[in-house]
Amino acid sequence: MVVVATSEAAPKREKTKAKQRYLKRKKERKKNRPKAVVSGAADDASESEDDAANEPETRPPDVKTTEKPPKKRRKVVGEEDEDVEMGEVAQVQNEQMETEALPSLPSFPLPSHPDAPSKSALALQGLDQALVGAELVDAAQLLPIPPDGEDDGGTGLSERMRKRLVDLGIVELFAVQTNLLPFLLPQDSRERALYRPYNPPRDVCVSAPTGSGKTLAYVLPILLSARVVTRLRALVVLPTRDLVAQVRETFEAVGKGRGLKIGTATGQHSFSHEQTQLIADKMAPLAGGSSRVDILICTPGRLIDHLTGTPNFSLQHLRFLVIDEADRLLAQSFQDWLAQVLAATRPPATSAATPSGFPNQHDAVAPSFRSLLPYRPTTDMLHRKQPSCQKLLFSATLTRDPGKLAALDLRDPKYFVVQGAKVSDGVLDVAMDKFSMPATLTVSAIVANLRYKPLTFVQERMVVCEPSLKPLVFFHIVLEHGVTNALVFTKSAESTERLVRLFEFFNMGVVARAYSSDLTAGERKTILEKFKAQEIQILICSDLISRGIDIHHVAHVVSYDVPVDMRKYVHRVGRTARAGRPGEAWTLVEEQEARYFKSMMKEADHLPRLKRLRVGDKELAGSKERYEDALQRLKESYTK
Ligand SMILES: Nc1ncnc2c1ncn2[C@@H]1O[C@H](COP(=O)(O)OP(=O)(O)OP(=O)(O)O)[C@@H](O)[C@H]1O
Repeated sequence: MVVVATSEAAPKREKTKAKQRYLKRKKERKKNRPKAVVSGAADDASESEDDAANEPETRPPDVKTTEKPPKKRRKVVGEEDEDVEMGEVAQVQNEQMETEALPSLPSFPLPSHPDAPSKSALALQGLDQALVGAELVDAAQLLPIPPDGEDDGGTGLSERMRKRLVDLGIVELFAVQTNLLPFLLPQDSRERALYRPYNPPRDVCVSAPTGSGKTLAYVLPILLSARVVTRLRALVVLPTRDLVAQVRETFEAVGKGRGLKIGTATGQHSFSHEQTQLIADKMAPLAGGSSRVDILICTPGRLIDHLTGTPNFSLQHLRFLVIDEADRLLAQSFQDWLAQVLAATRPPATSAATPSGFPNQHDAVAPSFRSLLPYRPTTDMLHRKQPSCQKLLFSATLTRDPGKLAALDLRDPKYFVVQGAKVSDGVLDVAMDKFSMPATLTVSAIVANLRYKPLTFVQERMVVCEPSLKPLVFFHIVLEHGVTNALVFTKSAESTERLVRLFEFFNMGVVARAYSSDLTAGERKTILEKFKAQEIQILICSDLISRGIDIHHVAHVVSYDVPVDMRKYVHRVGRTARAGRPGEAWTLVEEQEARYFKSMMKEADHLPRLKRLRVGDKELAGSKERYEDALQRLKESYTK
């Protein structure tokens, strides 16, 4: 379309050509604009182009406009208008062609992400292969102890030992014992030998619920292993002194009359006293070490003290290294205790580190250490031999942390996972920290030689309450729900002390005492004995005794302060409903903690097992006045 200059524009001669061109184009654009608005097609086209730009999959990436914009021609005077017109027409044509030329290609599939892996699939990733292939054991499986005159039923228990167990009231083996004994006490006597330098034993990891009898599962094989002369053959490491004392009692009771010497090292006695108890000869350096005990039960800190500071204290003869409450101990990096202990069970890499001194007899040195001796008394010394130490790890909340397991340098480990009360996913539960809980065993049925008992669950309840009323809610459940023979867990020694005082001022006629790290070892022992004798009905404590402690008559566990994690919850609750006895667990949850606590339980698939008990104003009204009075007296006792 030719555009003619307007008559008004002509006289204004001062306008430059460029200006004229600009105005002309402007007019052109104005003229064209209404056309574009009227023509819906143009709009549609531009829309569809926009859409196409936004959706690359509908527009093939290699579609290019074949038409090039017209070449810029040299401008000749008088030709500018035509030039502009041609350019613009060409552009419109191009646009039309472009929209017409777009082929209707099949659309590519939309980019999509693969489904996120499930939590369980993630939990199994990077897991120790030995754990993946763990042997799953039904917690309800029991094996009656074979009577005198019959064979051992594959248990490896001698007649004498069976008699001893029956005398102690143990007439059947629990699931963890039934499965572990044949593995640790094989029928082939060569595999039971103290030294197995050419065929060292496999290490063992056991995950079994609290109170399921793990202690006896390692005490029996240790007591039944061969012994000729006294050497340190078994080392049991536990996290606390109280547990050391408890495990010692089990060793002494079951091993009575066997002549095995048992020692403990916890720091409760002076270092030199312990040295005298443990070492026969401190003076002359002996390459084979010297020991007064066959079995040593200890805490890791004191063990390291003896490894570094007691002459002739040696772990070269160890046949069993037991790490009980393994997850807790592996979390302790104290002096890198584990690395030091493992190193002491192996011969040093160079003879420079050989134990100093000559052995009085060459067989006083463990086979794996003999190659380091400066002389070679027999040809048997030519072969490289392996240490015979078998590591046994136990916990109700076994670690699955590959890093921690690697630090143990396990030898072809065999895992046993004892499944607890709920329908379990076995290894997956261990992998996902869904720990098995104790069950209460009731009705029994006999299947072949094994007895299976149907499981009912330990009662678990939670009470959500106002923080200021928490002590009163606690007193209410003591009064109304008969909570005695109870362990009550608080978050600290200080809150233990405060709660005990308030409890006394509330005056319910129930004896409650504090049990915390603030007390001396002697005071703790006395209090524990009184509680066991039921002279004390409620023991209010910190988490000091939440692990491992075994007191038969504990019928209730109260988490007065919510546990910080699921492991703590499992171990606290595990102080009751042990060895098939019934038990009840209570958790007092402050309103602001309820969300966190419930999500913790949900994560561990445990929420459905918790029953909520409502204790409202109506229930508490009767005791409020007495409570106010007790609070007042508590306040006064602190201000005195
Ligand atoms: N076969 C058995 N028959 C009867 N009682 C048993 C048997 N085995 C163990 N017990 C008793 O069961 C109780 C719990 O055992 P133990 O302390 O070994 O549990 P645990 O599995 O180590 O628990 P935790 O994980 O809490 O330490 C103890 O009183 C123990 O004497």
